[in-house]
Amino acid sequence: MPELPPAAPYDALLLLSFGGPEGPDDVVPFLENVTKGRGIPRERLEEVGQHYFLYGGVSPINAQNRELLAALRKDFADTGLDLPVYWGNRNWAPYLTDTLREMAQDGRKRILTLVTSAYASYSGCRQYRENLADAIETLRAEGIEPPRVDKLRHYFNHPGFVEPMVEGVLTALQELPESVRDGARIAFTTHSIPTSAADTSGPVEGHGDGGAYVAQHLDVARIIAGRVREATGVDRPWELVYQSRSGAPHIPWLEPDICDHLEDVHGAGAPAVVMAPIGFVSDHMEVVYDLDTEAKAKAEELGLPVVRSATVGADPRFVAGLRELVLERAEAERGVPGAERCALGALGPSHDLCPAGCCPARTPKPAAAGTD
Ligand SMILES: CC1=C(CCC(=O)O)c2cc3nc(cc4[nH]c(cc5[nH]c(cc1n2)c(C)c5CCC(=O)O)c(CCC(=O)O)c4C)C(CCC(=O)O)=C3C
Ligand SMILES: [Fe+2]
Repeated sequence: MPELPPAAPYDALLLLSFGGPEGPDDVVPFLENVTKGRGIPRERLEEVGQHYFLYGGVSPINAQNRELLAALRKDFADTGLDLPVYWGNRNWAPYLTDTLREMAQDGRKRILTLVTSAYASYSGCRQYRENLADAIETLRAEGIEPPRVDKLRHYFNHPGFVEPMVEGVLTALQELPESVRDGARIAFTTHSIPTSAADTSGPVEGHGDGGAYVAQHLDVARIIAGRVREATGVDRPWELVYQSRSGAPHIPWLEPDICDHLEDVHGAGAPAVVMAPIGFVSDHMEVVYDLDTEAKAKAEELGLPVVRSATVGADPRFVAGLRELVLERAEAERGVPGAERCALGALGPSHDLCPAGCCPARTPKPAAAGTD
C-alpha cells in the first residue's frame, strides 16, 4: 500500500482571519462589513475609523497575515510537508468566499482551517464557522462543489503559542528601568466581549461566569506568570484585564479596562506595569492603537512606566506549533491511535470538533466545521 502523505486526509490548509483596510477609502466599507447587524453605536464607529485614519487608513493585520502565510509555507517546505496554504478573511479582501472558490477550483477536497484567534468565543470561533457555512452555501449556489471543511482546535495553551509570549514578557521586563523591574506588575490583556458572550463561550457544561473565554485566558496568564517567576526569581502580581470595548454602554462587557487598571495600580503604588496582550496573535490595530497609543498615553499622564510585550506574530516556534497541530489533527482524522495532544496548563487540549451549543450566536445561524 502506498504511504499516505503526513497531512492526509487534508489536501490544503486555510488561514482564516479578520481582514483590515489597506487605504483610506477602505476604512468605512471595512467597518460596515465588520458591524453589519451588530448594533455598534455610530459614535464608536467614527472613533474607531479615526484610529485607522491615524495610520493612513491601513490596518497592520493584512501584512501580518501575509507574513504568517509566508512563514507557514516556508516551514512546511523546510520540513517536507506538502500542504498548500491559502488565506481568506471575514471582513476584507482576500474574502473567504473567493478563497474557498479558488480552493475548490484547484481541486481541494478536504481542508483544515486555522483561524487567527486562539481562544473560544462567538467572535473568535463560531462566527468564523458561520462565515465558512456562508461561503460553502455561496459556492453550492454557484454550482461549485465546496471542499469538506474542518477547523483546527483552539491553540491558546499550545507551547508554540505560549513560549514566545513568555520570552516576550521577559524581554519587556528588560526594557523597564532596573529600579522598577522587580516591582513591576503584569497586566495580561485581551479583547473585552459582552459578559453574556463570555458566559456562554465554550462547551455548554462550562457555561457561566466568564465561560471558557475567561478560563482559557486565566490559564495562559497563570502559565506565563509562573514561567516568568521561575526565570527571574521574582513573584510579580498579575491580573487579566480587558481592552477595545465597543457596543452600547448599557450592555455589560468584561472589565476592568486596561486604562482604568493602570490608574488603579498606580494609585495603589505600583512602580511599573508590563502589558502582555495574550488575547491577540499579532500586533494589529487593537494592539498598536488601544495599547501602544491609548494605554501608553494614559500611563504617561500618570507618570507610570509601562512596556508592552510582543505578540507571537510569525515567530518560528508559533509556526512550528501550528504545523504540529495540523499533523496532530490529520493523525486523529486517520484514526492513528495514541497521537500526542500537546497542551500546557490546567485545562488540557481543546476539542477538535466544537460540541453542540458552544459559543452560541444571539440569533442561531448555520455554522460549518462543528457539531451544530
Ligand atoms: C474577541 C475578539 C477578537 C479577538 C479574536 C480575534 O482575533 O478574532 C477580535 C479581534 C479583532 N477585532 C478587530 C476589529 C474590530 N472589532 C470590532 C468589534 C468587535 N470585536 C469583538 C471581539 C473581538 N474582536 C466584538 C465582540 C466586537 C463588537 C461587535 C461584534 O459583536 O462583532 C470592530 C468594530 C468597531 C468596534 O466596535 O471596535 C472592529 C473594527 C480586528 C482587526 C484589527 C485590525 O484592523 O488591525 C481584530 C483582529
Ligand atoms: Fe474585534
